[in-house]
Amino acid sequence: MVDSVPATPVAAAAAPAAASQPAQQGQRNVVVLATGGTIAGAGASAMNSATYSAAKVPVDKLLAGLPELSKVAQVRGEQVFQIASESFTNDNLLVLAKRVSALVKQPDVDGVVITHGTDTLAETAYFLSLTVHTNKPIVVVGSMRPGTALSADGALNLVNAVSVAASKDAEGKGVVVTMNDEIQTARDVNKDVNIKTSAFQSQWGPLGMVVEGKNYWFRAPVKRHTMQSEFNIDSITSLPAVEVVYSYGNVPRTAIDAFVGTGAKAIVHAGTGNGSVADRIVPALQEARSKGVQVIRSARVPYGFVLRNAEQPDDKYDWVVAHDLRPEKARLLAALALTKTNDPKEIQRIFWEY
Ligand SMILES: NC(=O)C[C@H](N)C(=O)O
Repeated sequence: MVDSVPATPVAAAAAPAAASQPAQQGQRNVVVLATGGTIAGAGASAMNSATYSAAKVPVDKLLAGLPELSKVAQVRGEQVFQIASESFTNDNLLVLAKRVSALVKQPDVDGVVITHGTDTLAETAYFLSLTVHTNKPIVVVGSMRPGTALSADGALNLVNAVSVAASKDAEGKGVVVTMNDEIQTARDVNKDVNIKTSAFQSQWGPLGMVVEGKNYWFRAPVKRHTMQSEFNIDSITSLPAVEVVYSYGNVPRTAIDAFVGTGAKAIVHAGTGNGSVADRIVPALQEARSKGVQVIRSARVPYGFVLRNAEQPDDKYDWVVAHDLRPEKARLLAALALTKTNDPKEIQRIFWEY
């Protein structure tokens, strides 16, 4: 099954420019693309930090409520979607990435910020880092509490995002996420904690911090992204179906067979431990592979990584390992890889490099 993109979705979804703030000389231009999430959420009372409706506040209101932004950059907003991020689809990813790609080609745009729900924020950020060709900063940001809650985190997260997007020193660093004062690389960051504002973590550490409008960098990404990527959103119109099968004690083969039956082109196995596979599941994955379905072995364990030919003979079975990518990010990379090749050796090369 293939998800396809409607012809001109962004134009239809885009809102007029947000209430803009007075330009200051020499300021950089940042476009905020709003997609919804808790950062645009509203609760019934200030006590509601976890019980609220996501995706309520339009981007112009979000920006108008933050006069501090005018000190950081010349900012305008577009409403691309107004959804909670758990409901993001492949179509949403393609529409958003195409809009980002078009914006970064404009000489009057220095950086792009995407406001996003936190649940799948890391997936979208990784997808953008794999598919948008630019050196300009792209920053994805969300919040853990709605703006109506006590100690809401969205305002500072968003000011930090715009500040990083407007920074010359953020150029060439790929897509980053600014949450909780940290600057994280899209590839490595994940939502590892719920409820708390320290939700976004990376096992390899943040790239740096943003404090009072200044960036402090400590490392740079080494995996291929943006300008070095072999994938380009401008030439991608659909994503092949790649599905994730979660493993646990007593797991049956039902989900694997069902996904093969619905036409999955690859199955990401979220295995136990070091990506181990239950003996009763191995034949189902072998059968899937014999029908041309790619098998990507990842782990449900959040940290560490999956070694090739450890736990399972990947060379013999013609399987791919997901390296340190979480299953949901492996899904995206596998889908992009499949737009180029059906050779598991090539797909494995891609998993090592991105
Ligand atoms: N904090 C959040 O943004 C969670 C929300 N469910 C979302 O992802 O849209």
